[in-house]
Amino acid sequence: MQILSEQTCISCSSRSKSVTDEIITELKPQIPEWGIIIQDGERRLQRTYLFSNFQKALAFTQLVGEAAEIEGHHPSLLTEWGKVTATWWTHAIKGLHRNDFIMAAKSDHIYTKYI
Ligand SMILES: C[C@H](O)[C@H](O)[C@H]1CNC2=NC(N)=NC(=O)C2=N1
Repeated sequence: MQILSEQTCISCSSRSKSVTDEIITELKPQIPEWGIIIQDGERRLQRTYLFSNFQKALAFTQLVGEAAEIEGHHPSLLTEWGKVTATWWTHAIKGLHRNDFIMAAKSDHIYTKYI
């Protein structure tokens, strides 16, 4: 099995392919806490992470932001007291690409390892 959190994103354009339902079924077990939501008519991955205070939520936000800059793939991050809601999707295709699953897995890795 290829470990998603160890993979890197590829650059996307409007011609990039969305993940198929079959691929989603294959990848989803590696990011079990993530839901697939529909927002603005697009499929997106979303998870809320919990923390014991605002400072830890902010530190997590910063680390996920740094990972996003490294990969050139960027999330929506809503930082609140005790929680961060992360949403990943691919703007270029208005939906889900394999990159989003990779970044969701990297976000989970940051949460378990560094916070
Ligand atoms: C030019 C640059 O690579 C693109 O605009 C990138 C930046 N970050 C991105 N992030 C996300 N989530 N989706 C994109 O399509 C995207 N495109």
